[in-house]
Amino acid sequence: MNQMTVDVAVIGAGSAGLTAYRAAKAHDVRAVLIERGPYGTTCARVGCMPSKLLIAAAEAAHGIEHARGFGIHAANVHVDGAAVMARVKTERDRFAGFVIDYVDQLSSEDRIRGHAKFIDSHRLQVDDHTVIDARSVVIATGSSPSVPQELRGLGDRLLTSDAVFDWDTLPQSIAVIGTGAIGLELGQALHRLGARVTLFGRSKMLAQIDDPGVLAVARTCLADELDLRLESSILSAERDGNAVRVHSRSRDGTERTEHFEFILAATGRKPNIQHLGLERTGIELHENGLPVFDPLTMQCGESAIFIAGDANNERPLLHEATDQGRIAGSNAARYPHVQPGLRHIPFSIAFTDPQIALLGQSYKSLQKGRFVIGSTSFDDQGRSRVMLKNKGVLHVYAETGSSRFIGAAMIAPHAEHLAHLLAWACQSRMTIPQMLELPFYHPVIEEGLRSALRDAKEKLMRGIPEIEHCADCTPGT
Ligand SMILES: Cc1cc2nc3c(=O)[nH]c(=O)nc-3n(C[C@H](O)[C@H](O)[C@H](O)COP(=O)(O)OP(=O)(O)OC[C@H]3O[C@@H](n4cnc5c(N)ncnc54)[C@H](O)[C@@H]3O)c2cc1C
Ligand SMILES: NC(=O)c1ccc[n+]([C@@H]2O[C@H](COP(=O)([O-])OP(=O)(O)OC[C@H]3O[C@@H](n4cnc5c(N)ncnc54)[C@H](O)[C@@H]3O)[C@@H](O)[C@H]2O)c1
Repeated sequence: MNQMTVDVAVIGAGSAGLTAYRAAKAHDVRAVLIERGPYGTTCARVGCMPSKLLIAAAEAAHGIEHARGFGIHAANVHVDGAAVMARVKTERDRFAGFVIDYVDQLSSEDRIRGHAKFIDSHRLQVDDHTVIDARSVVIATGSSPSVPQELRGLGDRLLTSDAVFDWDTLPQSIAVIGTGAIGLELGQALHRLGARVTLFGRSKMLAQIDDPGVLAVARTCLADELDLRLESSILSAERDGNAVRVHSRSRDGTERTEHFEFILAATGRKPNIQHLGLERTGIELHENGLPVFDPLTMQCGESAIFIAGDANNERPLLHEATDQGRIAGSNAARYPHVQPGLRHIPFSIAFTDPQIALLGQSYKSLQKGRFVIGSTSFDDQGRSRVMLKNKGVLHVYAETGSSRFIGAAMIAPHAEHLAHLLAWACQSRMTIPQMLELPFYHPVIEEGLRSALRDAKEKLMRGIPEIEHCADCTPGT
């Protein structure tokens, strides 16, 4: 058994782990990076990037269909599934390749291959070849798809997002189970690329939208295009030759039996904390096994163990993994002199069409009687209508008394851009009147945002706080 003594050991060479390793090294300490799987990160290999590549192809196909609305007709539209997947894989490999090149340049002494587990709070064993004595440890082990028991046993007919981006061509038909960001993004993309797609959701939930007004509009927008079956249950899923026979029950009690080529389980992800030996570290664990940690320092209790990225399940998103990795790596190097790091406001985007974005305080966390909701519908919003993208709604939340802008939820055309403007304003603690003093060009989608801000300002001036959400949407300019 090899023996090593280091200052910082980072478990996991994903986005959080790589950032933690770099942050620790910036403090001039001896740090090592332990990885059991392929290098390249979840984001680049099987997450953010390949999913957006597939969506980009779907947008191109949809653009041709969409052109009919302008009187433009393209004949013989043909989706070449093999060519679509070839581009997805080539570009995916290019993105992952940048990470692999970076890792390859690290000193070989800093790169340890194998599964790491705790022997005690300062010692790790990697496979059966190395024991590392570390002054501090960063857990950056990421997460994995979680597949419900009832779907297992379908062999190669059952997929998770990990498998999709290795396809050589596109499927004919697929049942997508789960209507979170993964189910919606991949389901809509595959539908637009010509597959027969049915999306099953066991609840009313879509991409974690907790604002009932926005959720209602999102359901309408997406159900207009997709076979979206919310509040339905899968009664059984069985293999039938090279297909899967799915027996489901809809909200109204109707039962159906259908065949699909594949089932995609988009039923959430679970942190990779099993088989880590956390019980031997003495750190406090929640009932679900996750360590109790401080979200400003990423420190687990008073220990020399830090946890960052999807592994802690706080906000499983890429920018959070790097923010948290930076804080955890710096604090691991500085330990015991830990400091709070910069955390950004909560911010997420689902790359559906229209896109869904949530930022700042969530609807559920708003204090009853202490907020107003400024609302705008995109149904008649000028520029959105020009582009035939006039669907969606935006809710901006403002605090009564201070008039501060505290959060937003939307399903809207080009929401990724609106959401960035709003995230910056929210983190800068701007008030609604201050935001309305800023410039708005004409004709742009942002004029819809101005309508929502004006609506919020008027409600703030009237001094009538919302108790529940505002169902009536003010048409934008
Ligand atoms: C399909 C999909 C689309 C997504 N799209 C987006 C998006 O558009 N925007 C966004 O912000 N986020 C998106 N995400 C989420 C984002 O990819 C993750 O939040 C992010 O990649 C998490 O990074 P991480 O470093 O925590 O984990 P990872 O990158 O998974 O790194 C963890 C590493 O730890 C290793 N490991 C685990 N256990 C051990 C052990 N015991 N010993 C050694 N090594 C170990 C693993 O092999 C892995 O390499 C998406 C995710 C998916 C699945
Ligand atoms: N654009 C983005 O930023 C982006 C894109 C994809 C993924 N992600 C990240 O990946 C994480 C995981 O995504 P996800 O969509 O898998 O998870 P999720 O938790 O958001 O959604 C999972 C869905 O599956 C449903 N579900 C769970 N178990 C089920 C069962 N047994 N039967 C039927 N339905 C079931 C849940 O009700 C939920 O609607 C997200 O939380 C997000 O952080 C982000």
